[in-house]
Amino acid sequence: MQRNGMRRAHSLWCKSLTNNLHHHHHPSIPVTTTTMSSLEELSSIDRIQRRVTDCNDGKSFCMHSRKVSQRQLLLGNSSVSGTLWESKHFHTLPHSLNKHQLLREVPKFVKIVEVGPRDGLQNEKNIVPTSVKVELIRRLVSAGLPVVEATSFVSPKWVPQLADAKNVMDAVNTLHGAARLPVLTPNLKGFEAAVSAGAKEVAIFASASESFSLSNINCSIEESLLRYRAVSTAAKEHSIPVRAYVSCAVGCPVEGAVPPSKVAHVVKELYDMGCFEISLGDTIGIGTPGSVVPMLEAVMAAVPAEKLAVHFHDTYGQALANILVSLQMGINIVDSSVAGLGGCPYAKGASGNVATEDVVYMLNGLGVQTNVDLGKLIAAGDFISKHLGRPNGSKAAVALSHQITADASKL
Ligand SMILES: CC(C)(COP(=O)([O-])OP(=O)([O-])OC[C@H]1O[C@@H](n2cnc3c(N)ncnc32)[C@H](O)[C@@H]1OP(=O)([O-])[O-])[C@@H](O)C(=O)NCCC(=O)NCCSC(=O)C[C@@](C)(O)CC(=O)[O-]
Repeated sequence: MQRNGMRRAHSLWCKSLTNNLHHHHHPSIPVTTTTMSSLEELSSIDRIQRRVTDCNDGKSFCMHSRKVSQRQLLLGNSSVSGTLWESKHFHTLPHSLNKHQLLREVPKFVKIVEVGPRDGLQNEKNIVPTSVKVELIRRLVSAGLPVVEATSFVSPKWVPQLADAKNVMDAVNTLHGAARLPVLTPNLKGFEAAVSAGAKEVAIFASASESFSLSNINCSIEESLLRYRAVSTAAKEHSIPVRAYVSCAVGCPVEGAVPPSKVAHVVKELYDMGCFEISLGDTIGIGTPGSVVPMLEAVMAAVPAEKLAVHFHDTYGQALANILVSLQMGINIVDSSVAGLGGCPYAKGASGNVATEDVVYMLNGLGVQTNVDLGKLIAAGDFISKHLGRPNGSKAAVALSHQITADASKL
């Protein structure tokens, strides 16, 4: 069954390379051949979506929706954005897109695991005050993200930026909301510190590359698996769920290409020790769909797709393409980082994770539900970018913010 599903997904993906997308567009929606400015494109979004829906089942979207201004729409004010992205009308989008063979395999709901406060900040040279980290987490939770990785209980000598892990946990443990706030633990020492700080979920992180394992956690892959077995046994005793990462799932900064069979081996070990979810990390963002598909095929032959997440860094601008092909192959959990923050201190040249705003924007366009309020998410990304003194790394956030400013100036 699993293999058949994979083969189907793979053949669909292969077709996607050879088919011209224009053959799949709705006949009544003209394919634009002239280049639109991003602002024009943005102001066309809801027009196009309304037309897609209109064409889909003969019911006019406008008939059902309250009249909303472009500004409200883009801000994602929850009551307003709910009208477009989350209400019952929202379900017309997947239905219409279902007609398109290439998009049929995309799941209806994707769980986004926000890693900004941990993966995003761990590489920052200047220490971010604990209060800023806590405010970032608070904003991300209130944007509706179901999982926000809060911090790491690692050696402060190795990652000085996250030396305040206990203080962060003390503050976020009082946050109300449904979000889970896992933390990274590299060994029993970290696990015990995390539990006494009130963590209710932890994540362990192995590598598919020996060199990266040594540089990141100072031990071989096999040694790390021994450590992680001890962590998972202790976690079982405390009834704490354990997530796992496999870094360098596509390539390693030292060893180059990593064979898919090696990735599958490490994933299977982590699965067998009871990890409830295993995230496949393209740590240096080197993958393309051409290398991600064979890797996923090998891993999905060892572990069910529903146990897997994808974690793409965007060094070469391939992350969204890699996410899309992963969704088409049956993955429905995606890691990302608000404002595209990120980079691993032990992976030279690795840039930020794919921006959460860009992922949500793409998923909204595909009619995939995430329960994330894009407006609040953009505000969270702007908040941390401002603090770090750099532009927001999300293209969707920048484009939508420009649109909002332009709209507001006309009021
Ligand atoms: C694993 C170690 C600790 C080994 O580091 P080590 O130096 O081999 O450890 P050790 O056992 O010899 O201990 C050395 C010192 O660290 C202390 N120590 C030992 N453990 C802890 C702990 N848990 N918390 C706090 N302190 C700890 C220990 O007590 C001792 O203190 P000292 O006696 O010198 O004062 C170290 O290498 C480490 O902390 N590495 C973490 C590096 C890291 O966080 N990297 C980034 C995360 S991974 C990643 O980004 C990839 C991912 C997940 O995002 C996916 C992807 O993008 O692909």
